[in-house]
Parts: sequence; C-alpha cells; structure tokens
Amino acid sequence: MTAAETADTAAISATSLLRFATAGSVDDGKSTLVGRLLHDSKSVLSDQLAAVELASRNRGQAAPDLALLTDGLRAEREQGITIDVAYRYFATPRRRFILADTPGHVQYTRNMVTGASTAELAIILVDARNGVVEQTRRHAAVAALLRVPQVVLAVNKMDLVGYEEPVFARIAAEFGRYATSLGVRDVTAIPISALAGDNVVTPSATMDWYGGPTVLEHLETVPVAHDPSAEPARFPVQYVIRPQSPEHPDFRGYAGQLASGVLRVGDRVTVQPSGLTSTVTAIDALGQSVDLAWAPQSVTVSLADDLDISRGDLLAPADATAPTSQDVTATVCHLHDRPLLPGARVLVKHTTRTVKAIVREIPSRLTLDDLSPHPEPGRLAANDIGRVVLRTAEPLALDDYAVSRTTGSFLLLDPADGATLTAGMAGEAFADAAAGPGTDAGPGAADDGWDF
Ligand SMILES: Nc1nc2c(ncn2[C@@H]2O[C@H](COP(=O)(O)OP(=O)(O)OP(=O)(O)O)[C@@H](O)[C@H]2O)c(=O)[nH]1
Repeated sequence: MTAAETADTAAISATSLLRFATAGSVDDGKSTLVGRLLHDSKSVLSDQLAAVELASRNRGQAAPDLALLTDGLRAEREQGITIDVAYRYFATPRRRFILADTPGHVQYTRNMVTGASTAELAIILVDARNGVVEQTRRHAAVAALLRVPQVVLAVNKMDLVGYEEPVFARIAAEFGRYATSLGVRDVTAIPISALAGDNVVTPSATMDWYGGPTVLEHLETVPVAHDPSAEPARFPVQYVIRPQSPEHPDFRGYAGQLASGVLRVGDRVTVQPSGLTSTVTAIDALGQSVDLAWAPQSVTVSLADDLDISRGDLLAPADATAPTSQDVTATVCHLHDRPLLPGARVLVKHTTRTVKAIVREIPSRLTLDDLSPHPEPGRLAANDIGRVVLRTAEPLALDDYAVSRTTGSFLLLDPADGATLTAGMAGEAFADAAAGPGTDAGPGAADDGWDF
C-alpha cells in the first residue's frame, strides 16, 4: 500500500464512526428518542428489552416505555454528581456510533459542553407543541460555540399536533434562521414522534409530506469531515522513552497520540514552545515501524537530533507551527459552582501540558438567549459562557479552536485541589457576539511563583 492509499484508508475508516450528542429541555423526549433509536436499530440486547417490557407492564403500560432503556444510567447519575454525561456505543451495518447522552434538567450548558465537545453532530430536540424555546436557543448557541459541524433539529411529538406540516415548517424555519445567525452551516430538521416511532428509524406513513431522511438514516449517511491530511500535524509528547538497553544504547522516542493531521518519516518538525527543529527519522505504531501516522493514532516518534524534549512539548511541522504565546484570549464555559473572577490563579491544562496562569480579565459574558453581552460581565458563574484573557507562566503552543478542536481547547483547573473549573476554546467565538465592555484586571500577582 502506498502512503497516499494508507492515508485514504485512514480517512475511510474514520468516517465509519460518528460521535454525536443529544440536547433538549426537560420532557422533550430525549430518552424516548434514544431508546427508540437503540430499539428500532436492533442495538438492544433481548434481555434488556425483556426487562423494559416487564417494568412497563408492572406500571400498567401496554407498550414498552423505551425511555426506560436509558434509565439505568440515569439512576446512577442521580445518585452522584460525578456522572454528568453517559456515553453509549451502538452500531448498524453502515456505521458505529458514540452517543454522549447529556441530562437536560440541571446544569444543561455544562453538560452539553462536556458531551458535545468531541461530537461531530448534535441532535437538538424540541416539543412540536412548544416550538423553539429559550433552551433550544441556548443549545444551538453551545453547538455553534463548540463548532459542532452538523446540527439536527428533531421536532418531536408530532403526533400531538396532528402530524401537521405547517407546524413543523414554522419551527424548522425559525430554528434555521437563528442557527444561521450563529454561523451554524448545516442544519437538518426532521419531524418525528419518538413515542410512535415516526421517522426515527422507520419512515413515517402518517407524515408522507416529509421527503427527507429518518434520524437514523441521516446519522448513517451524514458526511463526517475526517480527512486527517487536511489539518496540520500536532503531536503532543506524552512520554519520553529512553530504554537505555544494551541493544539500543542511544534510543530515544517520544510517545503520544497524534491530536491532528498526518506525520511522516522525513518531516521537518519544530518542537514547541522551544522552537528547536529536527527531522522525523522513525515512527512506531503498535510495535511496527511505519512511514506515516495520522490522528488519532498513538505512536512513538524518533528524531534525528538529540534535543531537550519533555512531556507537554508539541511537535508540529516546521512550516505550520501553532501560535505560541503567554497571552491567551478564549471563549470559555464555566463549569464549577465556584465563580471565576479576574485575578484568579489557575492551572491551564492543554493537551499533555499543564502550566500556571492568572485570569487577567473577563471582558464579556454572553446572554445565550440572543448572544448579546450580559449587563454584568467581569465574573462567570456555573454554566456561564464568556471571554477570558489569561497570562500563562510559560508560553503555550495553542491553536485557534476554529483550526483544531483538540489543540485549540483547554481546561482551567484549581491549583488548590485540581478541580476542573472551566472549559476553554482559544480564539474568536462568534463573529461579533463576544465583544463587550472591558473590566479591570484583577489584583496584582504576588511574588510567590505567580508573577509572570
Ligand atoms: N405523545 C408523545 N409523547 C412523547 C413523545 N416522545 C416522548 N414522549 C413522552 O414525553 C415524556 C418525556 O419523555 P422523555 O423521553 O422521558 O423525555 P426526556 O427529554 O428524556 O426527559 P428528561 O431527560 O427528564 O429531560 C414521556 O412521558 C414520554 O412518553 C412523542 O413523540 N409523542
């Protein structure tokens, strides 16, 4: 196989996997939709189905309540606050799926950010009786912020509005206008009844006016832009391997997972942030020497020169390096109940690197209903989305999130206890929405290692 063929194979095999997330307000029918998808696509084990049928009968329901299929995990979540997002795996003959199932009720923004951050598609549910509501707009805004490439609007409970086309058309048009204003390019609206099974897996006989795909058909066929060669290579070093065995006295390799792009033997690379350069002499994948590797493979890379490289350094093509700076401006979603304030001392966890930083400014906070600036910027509470300006202790090689969702994102941690405070996306958020009045920088840094 030639190198180009290998890369093609990589792109093809990657397209057979779709990561998607669901979002909806309370009672819009998320659990029923997921249960219906699993049931009708025959992804449910017969003993699971028997248990659901029994539980439904015990509750006096004639038909199995498919929402119960997702209830096992829900019970788990309700016992503790740690499981916010449950991942489900299922497959059809055409594609494998990873579904991030996020609870809709409390902490919706935070859960959706966690669930959708790696998703290639988000299904946003609305109740056909209510149409687009405040939470729908928030979900669309989060999907836009996270640059989820595809959005599906599932207009559910069509059975309760007489399966009428004008109801669907009105909701789809309103959502389409809003999503477009956020910069979401790909919206597919599908009228469904998760309860009755219309247009989830099986085309609806009642809504014969709808000529589009069912939810599953869309999930199976939606193009997933996974061409690793279209992105610059990014290789965050996880471990330096130096076996110092008698057979390989000089061996030194750098192990890690390719965050994006394709890396080839012979590539000229720059070590970031130091700026040293060298050439890739060998790539080892699963114990085999290969000519090239692509994201998200885990590999060990050897270089021609003996450079000072450690965990957290980034290898990038010498002609396509990541921007390196100690001053970071980013859009963030604050996740923790402790508010984020200017002057806060934090740790920035970016790929395999963790550095100290100070929150210099919180210049804006977005009102997610219409993306206007919040009247009180300067602090972020849990679930808030806003902009922050950070000063890091050491330079970070941080891409714009629009260029790479992996090397353009980071987490802020509390240095006192390691708690995850905030999820960040470097660079611009929406076209204009992030601009707001400035706030003063926080208290000056003391001379105890946080002065940078
Ligand atoms: N008539 C009708 N009822 C539905 C439909 N889909 C869901 N429901 C009902 O709506 C209620 C809520 O459904 P769930 O699937 O539990 O909703 P959810 O969005 O998962 O709710 P939370 O996760 O608690 O936010 C249940 O009583 C369902 O039976 C539908 O297409 N038509």
